Amino acid sequence: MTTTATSTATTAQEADRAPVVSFRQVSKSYGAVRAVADLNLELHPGETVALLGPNGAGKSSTLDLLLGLRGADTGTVTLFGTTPQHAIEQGRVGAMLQSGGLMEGVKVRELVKLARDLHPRGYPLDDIMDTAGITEIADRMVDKLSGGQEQRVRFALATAGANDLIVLDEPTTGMDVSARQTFWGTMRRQAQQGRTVLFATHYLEEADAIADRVIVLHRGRVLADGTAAEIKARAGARRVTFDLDEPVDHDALHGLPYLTSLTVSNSGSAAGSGRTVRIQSQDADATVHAVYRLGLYPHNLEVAGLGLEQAFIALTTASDQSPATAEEAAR
Ligand SMILES: Nc1ncnc2c1ncn2[C@@H]1O[C@H](COP(=O)(O)OP(=O)(O)OP(=O)(O)O)[C@@H](O)[C@H]1O
Repeated sequence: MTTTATSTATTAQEADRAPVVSFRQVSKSYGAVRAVADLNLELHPGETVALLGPNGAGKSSTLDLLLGLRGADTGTVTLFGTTPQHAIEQGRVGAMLQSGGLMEGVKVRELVKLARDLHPRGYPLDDIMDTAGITEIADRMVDKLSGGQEQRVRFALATAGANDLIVLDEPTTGMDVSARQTFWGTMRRQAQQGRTVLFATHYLEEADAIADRVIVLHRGRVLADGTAAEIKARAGARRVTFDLDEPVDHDALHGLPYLTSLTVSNSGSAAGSGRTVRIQSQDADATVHAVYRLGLYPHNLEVAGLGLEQAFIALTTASDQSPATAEEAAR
């Protein structure tokens, strides 16, 4: 008896210490397409994590593997130290996915009630409806909703009970600006209560504003993993902007060292000949030094870090040009 009790307690402690999500050397192919490639990943309690990546990077496949909707070809996926199926049966996971239509022929309230009743730790129905902002459409038929309303209903289904992990695949697609703000406000509160939130998105500003950790996937691998600020810094490049009053020698500007992009536009100055030069450079100091060496007199010189969007493009482009080097740099 004592032995069993002790070992049960130990197992419970181990489960408590287990990462919320663990991918170990996970791969998944569809025929010749390798969607997820030797993926290693751990998520911890209370983290809000954005999964970014260009189209086809493997985001949805990763979420499908995480939720046990697809099996891995190799490697292991665990949630809370157990299988995805078991964690879901325990009501520890809520998910809002892109795919799969909502049940038809029922009213919004009926559908949410069903999800709540099925959840082992369901919340009061009115609270769920209110939090998701769907009280006003409670009596609408599910098949008569707009895209944004449908997303809110999906959100209600994902948060119908006390989950420890919430998984969202491009959750705000189709929502207007105010619905998005409400949605992320609710998600922040969920995270503050200690839940882990993982969301895939194409809106980089959302990742920047909401996530405390950003994982960039590319070709089924983790290309970068850190805070949004770390990802921006890792991309290396900086933005250099200045105005020139003198005529612009485009060839000379294109010859500047460490340049990754260059645009020249009218600066709108009174003289009419003024130009604004915008540069992305891997070494801003060297580039600016070379601008002076050309004999130019830049005004309004600004050097700034990249936004997350530009960092993301820089990282994935670098990886396409030199996969091994970019992945090395991401480690
Ligand atoms: N069921 C499937 N059968 C065949 N190929 C698939 C299937 N699902 C995904 N793929 C392929 O696997 C790769 C990864 O797709 P996945 O949907 O995981 O990427 P994603 O990052 O979510 O893309 P997006 O941003 O466009 O939604 C892509 O090349 C895709 O075409």
